[in-house]
Amino acid sequence: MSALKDILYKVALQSVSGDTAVEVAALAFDSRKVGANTAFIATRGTQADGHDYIEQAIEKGAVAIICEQLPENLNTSITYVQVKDSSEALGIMASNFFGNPSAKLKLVGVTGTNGKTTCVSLLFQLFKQLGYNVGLLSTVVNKINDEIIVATHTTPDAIQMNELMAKMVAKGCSHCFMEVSSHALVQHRVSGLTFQGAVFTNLSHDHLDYHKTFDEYIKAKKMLFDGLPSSAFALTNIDDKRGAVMLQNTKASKYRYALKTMADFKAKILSNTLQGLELDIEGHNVWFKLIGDFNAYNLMAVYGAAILLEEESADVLQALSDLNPAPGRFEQVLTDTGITAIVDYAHTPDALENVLSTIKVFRSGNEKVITVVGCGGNRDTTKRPEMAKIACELSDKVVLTSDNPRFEEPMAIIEDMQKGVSPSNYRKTLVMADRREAIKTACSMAEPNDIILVAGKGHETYQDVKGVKSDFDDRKVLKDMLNLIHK
Ligand SMILES: CC(=O)N[C@H]1[C@@H](OP(=O)(O)OP(=O)(O)OC[C@H]2O[C@@H](n3ccc(=O)[nH]c3=O)[C@H](O)[C@@H]2O)O[C@H](CO)[C@@H](O)[C@@H]1O[C@H](C)C(=O)N[C@@H](C)C(=O)N[C@H](CCC(=O)O)C(=O)O
Ligand SMILES: Nc1ncnc2c1ncn2[C@@H]1O[C@H](COP(=O)(O)OP(=O)(O)OP(=O)(O)O)[C@@H](O)[C@H]1O
Ligand SMILES: N[C@H](CCC[C@H](N)C(=O)O)C(=O)O
Ligand SMILES: [Mg+2]
Repeated sequence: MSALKDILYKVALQSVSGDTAVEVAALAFDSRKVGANTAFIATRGTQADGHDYIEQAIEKGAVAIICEQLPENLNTSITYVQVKDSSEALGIMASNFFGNPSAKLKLVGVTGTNGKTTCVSLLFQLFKQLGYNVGLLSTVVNKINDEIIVATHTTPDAIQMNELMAKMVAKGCSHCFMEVSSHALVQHRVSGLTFQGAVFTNLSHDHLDYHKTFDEYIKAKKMLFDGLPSSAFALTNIDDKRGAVMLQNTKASKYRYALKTMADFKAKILSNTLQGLELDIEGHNVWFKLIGDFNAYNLMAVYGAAILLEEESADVLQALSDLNPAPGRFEQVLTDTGITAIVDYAHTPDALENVLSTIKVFRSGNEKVITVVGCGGNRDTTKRPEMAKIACELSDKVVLTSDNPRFEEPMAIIEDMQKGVSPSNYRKTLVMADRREAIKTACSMAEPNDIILVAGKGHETYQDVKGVKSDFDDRKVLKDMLNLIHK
């Protein structure tokens, strides 16, 4: 139990009605999760307005209400606190309630369109290898050392996140590496956290359904850097067009990594094969298990962050060279069919282009590249034609299919994708809305030495149709189909 006034420390208050010494046992922003002695924070969302659930929260045991607009009739046994922005208040309150765990950790946040999961997963593995107790918050999984906690979001909500960080502190973690999504920044899920550093990977087309314009999307990412304290570091990819923007208004110490430009951390690609990458980093030749040019950027982001966290360069390079990519990121499905089969989480135009360009580099003769790809429902619609266009331009055959249709009609999504297919590329494409059938078709078209890329779902183990998630793992389906057809 904590007194409400302590939990409100640093929250900008507009008005208070009732006793702020009231003891609070839990925080909730969802009225359905309110229990006895809870402080309910009413936030405005995309589907609903928490202010409409204040009565329900009181019926379920709320003793305090934090809101932007006070209800007309106040209940005299309840404390009401009016704030300007309740999502921001929620972030700060969650930190206070759990004892500001982020300040007791070396917390590094990674943001950008692509590469977040790859970077945090490498940082987590690296620091464990260097002997630390470490926490991880990522799209694929949350972890406290070896303990696995299922991830539902790329960045959890403020309450769940601070609770997890408090557990990390209790389990002796010194570091935590987390992905910070643009949704989390705009929704203030990370307000109240104390970051030791922030890393920017890159910025390209995604989530315009939510942020509306590219400028708003850039601003969202920049919020992470604008909020850093002067004791933190801000590390950016200066080869990216938006890399410099991230550093414009930060109080933190500024650092840059690059492959092409002058930078604090600079690498050169010596070789790039299906076996891995060889880089020259500050005069050292180092071999890594990750595949594709774009991973050289991820490796430099990780290397730079580790050095800024005061690790020794030689130790970092040696440990990094042993590490594996995150699951479902350029993951090869091994069979003895002679066909190269790759599953990758490329779900943006930029990621798809990078992965297919990487695959092109590995082609030695006239082997075919067959791509299976779909676009998620209830997500950015503008990326659909672009992804289909890129798939066609960089592959010999393309099977357009479904990827988590959610509440949209699968064929309507595919029709959006087809708008990006030029008439000269029509003959390359096939439409197969059922993803299993699409993968099966790709496998039957493939001959030994050909390359199949199944893009978009990576590590995911489900297909989400109308809110129901049924088992589906690209890696498993691809392996089964290859073995079935080419036995
Ligand atoms: C669009 C979006 O981001 N929505 C997130 C947001 O929900 P919301 O505020 O819009 O919720 P809402 O349904 O409109 O409800 C408004 C408020 O009323 C409350 N309410 C509602 C109903 C009720 O009966 N009682 C009640 O109190 C809700 O608890 C909420 O506080 O805040 C919730 C709590 O943090 C999130 O779970 C939810 O994620 C949804 C499920 C989601 O799909 N989010 C995705 C898009 C997302 O966040 N993705 C990013 C990664 C993106 C990337 O790849 O970069 C992520 O970080 O995972
Ligand atoms: N640095 C990079 N630049 C461009 N593309 C990349 C980069 N790193 C990874 N990718 C591509 O993007 C895909 C997603 O990578 P990753 O999961 O690391 O990104 P993410 O930022 O965590 O994505 P999400 O927003 O879904 O959480 C990979 O499967 C790969 O195709
Ligand atoms: N974090 C991204 C993941 C997209 C993955 C893709 N498989 C899809 O479901 O659209 C999102 O929520 O938009
Ligand atoms: Mg991720």
